[in-house]
Amino acid sequence: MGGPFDDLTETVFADKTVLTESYQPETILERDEEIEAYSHALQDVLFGRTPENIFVYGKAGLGKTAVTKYMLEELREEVPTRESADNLHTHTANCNGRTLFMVVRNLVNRLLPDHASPFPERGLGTGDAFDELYRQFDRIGGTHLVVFDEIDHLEDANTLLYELPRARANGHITDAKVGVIGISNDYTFRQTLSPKVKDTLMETEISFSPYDAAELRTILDHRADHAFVDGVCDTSAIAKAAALAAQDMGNARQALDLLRVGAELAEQNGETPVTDAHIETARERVQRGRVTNKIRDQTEHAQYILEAIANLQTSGEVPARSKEIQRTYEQVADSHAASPLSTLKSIQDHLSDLHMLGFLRRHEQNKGLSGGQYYEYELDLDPALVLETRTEIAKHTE
Ligand SMILES: Nc1ncnc2c1ncn2[C@@H]1O[C@H](COP(=O)(O)OP(=O)(O)OP(=O)(O)O)[C@@H](O)[C@H]1O
Repeated sequence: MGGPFDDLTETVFADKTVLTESYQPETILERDEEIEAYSHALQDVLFGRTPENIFVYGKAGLGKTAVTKYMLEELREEVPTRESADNLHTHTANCNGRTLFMVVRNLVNRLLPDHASPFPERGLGTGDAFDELYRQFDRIGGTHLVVFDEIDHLEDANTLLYELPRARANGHITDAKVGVIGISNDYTFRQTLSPKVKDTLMETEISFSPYDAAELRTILDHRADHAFVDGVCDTSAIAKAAALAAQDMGNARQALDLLRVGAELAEQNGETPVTDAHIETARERVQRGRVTNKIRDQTEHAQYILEAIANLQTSGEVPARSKEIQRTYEQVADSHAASPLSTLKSIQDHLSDLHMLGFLRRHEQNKGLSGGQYYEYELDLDPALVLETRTEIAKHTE
């Protein structure tokens, strides 16, 4: 009798990591203008001057993080060759799901000397964390570039972006020089910043636009060369992945996902080469994955509301009014041992956000003078997918 792996004799991948999210490309393709703008903005570092503050924006998967990492790496290599440059220290903080205190505290902990005890989680405030951060910058000296990724998720971005770039001018730092790089995929974030902050942060803005099919094709071709065993992937399959992603949002992550998942399907089915048909099938899987991630990005209570509507939908009780959704939501929150939001208004606010984000379909009901006007909601996606995702998340968090 054969073993379970007997049929799997061939692989299409020479190096699969090249197609995964964690892989940092050595070469950045099709972003020459952005790289040039970045180089200009960073050149002060090479002359020992205070770096400009940089704000990078553009939608998901357009290379903001990859280009930023690449630029910092290049800069770190260049600095030791320049006499005029101070020592360079780079730090990256992800702001998603964190408070300002957590972000600053985290930075402090990474800067503290090995033997020092970590900055306390409780008892001290954000101001204290900033003071400690400044002390550490000065203790270490040199130039510090701090990248704040997904900065639009930070509620107190104004405070951070007001404090840090001015720390030297305000006498909080004397020896070190600090530059801030903010990354955001929300264009409207800029409007939420106070005018005072805009003045400092907007020294350089670099905007990333969606890739077209030809650009995605260049990126994929290059990766495919390293990722696949020779000849196992049709060139038309690569073009297909590029074209599908370009039609959608011009997102390089999506293009890479389509190619990787398409190749996985071909491998699982023992069907080489990877063809257009594999990429087409991959599209469904990748889309499913995207929806799952979008659900994960929602706040805890927004997720309970989605779960509640999915339950109502499964038992045929949609479209539902906000009051009915609230009742089911309370049961859902209860089942996760969470205390539910108490007002109907807060549920309605969540519902309108979820509608705006494309999770819900909304129907306006007008019952004239007697019944009044109200909205009814149902999911605009498969309820089973919501429930599966929720079960998966709950497994890891409860
Ligand atoms: N120009 C490029 N050349 C090579 N690889 C690229 C390029 N642009 C993007 N990629 C790859 O595409 C994926 C997504 O890019 P990246 O994470 O930099 O996007 P992002 O704009 O930071 O998106 P998000 O806002 O979602 O974090 C990564 O795997 C990255 O390596």
